[in-house]
Amino acid sequence: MMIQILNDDFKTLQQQVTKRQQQTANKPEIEAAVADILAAVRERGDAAVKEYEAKFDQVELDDLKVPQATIDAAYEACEPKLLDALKLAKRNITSYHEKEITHGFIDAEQPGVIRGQKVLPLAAVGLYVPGGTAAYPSTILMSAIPAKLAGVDQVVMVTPPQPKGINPAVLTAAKLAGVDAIYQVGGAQAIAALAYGTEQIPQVDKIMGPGNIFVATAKKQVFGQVDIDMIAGPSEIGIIADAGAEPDQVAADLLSQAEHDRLARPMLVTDSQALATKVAAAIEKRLQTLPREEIARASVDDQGFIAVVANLDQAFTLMNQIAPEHLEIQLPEPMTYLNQIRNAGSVFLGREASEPLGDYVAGPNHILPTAGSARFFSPLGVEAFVKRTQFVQYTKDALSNEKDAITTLARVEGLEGHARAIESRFED
Ligand SMILES: NC(=O)c1ccc[n+]([C@@H]2O[C@H](COP(=O)([O-])OP(=O)(O)OC[C@H]3O[C@@H](n4cnc5c(N)ncnc54)[C@H](O)[C@@H]3O)[C@@H](O)[C@H]2O)c1
Ligand SMILES: N[C@H](CO)Cc1c[nH]c[nH+]1
Ligand SMILES: [Zn+2]
Repeated sequence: MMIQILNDDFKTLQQQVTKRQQQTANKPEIEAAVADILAAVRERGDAAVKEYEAKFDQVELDDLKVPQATIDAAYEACEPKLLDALKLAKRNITSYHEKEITHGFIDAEQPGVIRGQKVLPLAAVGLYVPGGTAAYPSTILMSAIPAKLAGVDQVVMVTPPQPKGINPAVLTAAKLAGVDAIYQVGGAQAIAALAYGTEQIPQVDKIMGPGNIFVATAKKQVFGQVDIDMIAGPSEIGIIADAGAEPDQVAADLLSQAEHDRLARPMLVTDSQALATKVAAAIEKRLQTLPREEIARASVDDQGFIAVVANLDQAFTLMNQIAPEHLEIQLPEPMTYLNQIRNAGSVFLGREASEPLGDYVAGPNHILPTAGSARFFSPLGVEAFVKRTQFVQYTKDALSNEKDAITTLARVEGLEGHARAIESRFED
């Protein structure tokens, strides 16, 4: 099989895209399996967590927490080249996310009235770091750095156990980013443990981070018990390119995300039939030498597509409908198209901005909304780790000025007690 090339009229293309989106978003069998896992962990705590780890990750666990000595040893043994790369990524992620810090305000514009807002860090957050088919040290930096910049007290991390112990690069990144505790638990059982708390794993206020379909579905289901950052499931890349784009580079970028997961979605929208044909051939050629060919091929064949449209306006309309996690604009003068993009997690402008640049070192976050949720979710950032509280203080004169408005509104709502509470301040 090759990547599907869709050549239909624009309306049909739009319908096809909507249908694919719905198939990605609704998977009743996964919803049911995840609900069972959540219920078991809620009822039986660590015993259930350990059973699922034996079943899904083939690891028998006793202690779930990774000892500090193991983390320190991994850091000490880390190759200088890797440590330098992690430090470079940390610097760029920090300098980008520092700009997101907000401080609240106090407003004393009206006589006798003080109004304000405080920005407060969350007390405890849980970071999910994927680890099923690949290790993700970069993802730790992407979630722990904004957490620390926000001032979160307790930053705990969960990641699937490995038969030979957690990957040392993951432990090194966690130490570099200042993670407070690491638990070797993955999948829906990890999300359940963070949401409900178990004997060994603390309950948190909010769960952040990406993962596969089981993780993303579990986060959706525990929302309400705890907060979540977003739905950050299997990776996606959308590319808008014209006849001038380099087909081999377009293919390489599509495969960079296809190799994450069999359910990853590589998507090209172009106004050039010639480019579409060349990219499809280049994908086939590149797949043959890709170490993760099996995963990437499943993603390309089952989830991927190239849509050929009549013009670039249609290309942007279709991409805004898809709302991809990553969007590459491989067009001349790419910055001039920024205003046409409404729905995308992260935008990569121009030929040199290949998506993996953003995965590792550019600085903007790589934890991003998927499955069309970029319509309403934003990239992970400092604001996800804080909450706001507001306050007011009035003098009696200032309250007197507003008294009639308050009592009028209260009585219109039939809430006499509200009106009388205000009036009680003015009774002798
Ligand atoms: N959107 C983003 O911001 C972003 C960023 C990085 C990675 N990702 C995505 O993260 C994902 C990483 O996936 P992964 O699988 O490598 O790691 P993962 O840690 O997300 O998932 C592995 C876990 O899935 C569970 N699992 C596997 N098969 C199961 C089954 N049949 N039933 C129940 N549970 C099962 C296991 O518990 C296992 O520990 C990919 O989809 C990748 O695209 C997304
Ligand atoms: N592309 C992923 C987000 O979808 C992030 C990542 C981490 N490592 C490599 N890639
Ligand atoms: Zn990636």
